[in-house]
Amino acid sequence: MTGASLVVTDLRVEFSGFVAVGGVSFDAHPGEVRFLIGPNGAGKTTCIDAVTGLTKGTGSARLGDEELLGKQVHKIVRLGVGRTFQTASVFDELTVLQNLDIAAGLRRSPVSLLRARRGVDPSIEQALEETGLAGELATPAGILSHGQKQWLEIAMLLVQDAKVLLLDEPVAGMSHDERTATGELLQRIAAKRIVLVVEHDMDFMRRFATRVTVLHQGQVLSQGTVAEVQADPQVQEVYLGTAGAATTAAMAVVPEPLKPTED
Ligand SMILES: Nc1ncnc2c1ncn2[C@@H]1O[C@H](COP(=O)(O)OP(=O)(O)OP(=O)(O)O)[C@@H](O)[C@H]1O
Repeated sequence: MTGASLVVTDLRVEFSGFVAVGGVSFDAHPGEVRFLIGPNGAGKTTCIDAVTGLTKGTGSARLGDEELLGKQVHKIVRLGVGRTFQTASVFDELTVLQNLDIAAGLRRSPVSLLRARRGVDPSIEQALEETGLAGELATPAGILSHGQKQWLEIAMLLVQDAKVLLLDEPVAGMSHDERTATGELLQRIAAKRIVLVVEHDMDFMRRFATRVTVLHQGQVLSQGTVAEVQADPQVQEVYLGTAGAATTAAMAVVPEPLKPTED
């Protein structure tokens, strides 16, 4: 395992006296696909909002030696922490390549954007390859499929050389094939980076998670491997009580062995 880890300790976030996150601790290391799951309102998005500086939190969120809490959003981005949102935030009218250029900070004048290009920046080429978007270079982002838009967002984080990718419900609304492709993509990029996925999709979690933290009402209910959290009676109780039989059935399926990631 190489690179710094993300270590969140006793994270607490309040909104006007309402405790949304009440002392949550978890860590995430390069080389694993880390999941944060839990019912609606459990505090998952608030945790990543606090880590990325969008919401104020107390406690600690360290990336290696750097404390993230209390830093401004752009400084956290500069430290290599990137995130996606539940709704893809790409520029629909620009091509895939133009979106990636902007993400890479290679802003060009409107004239040079219109000029024929000599070549593609190597970091962009690599991100296109990794995300399977190499054939979509000139496609306007607005006409990409839902899955491809999410992959473009991930590619934008890769060209920024993000060390930490915090992904909020990356497979929501995707087809089965797109979910599988996304899981495989996450396994590939996690080989050298920290990947933390907030998800509702239990089948996706079961197939691709290395370790899981289950949140409930702003607290850690359980953490461990997929098999360990599935076997936890507290997790079963929360999902029985709040998420219905479909989720419970998905949680109960024995996990498939993980494919080894390539380095
Ligand atoms: N800006 C805010 N002001 C007040 N309350 C908020 C704010 N943001 C979140 N909350 C509340 O904090 C709690 C946790 O919300 P959060 O969005 O983190 O949950 P979640 O686990 O991500 O849920 P979901 O899966 O539905 O996205 C919820 O009760 C939510 O209503």
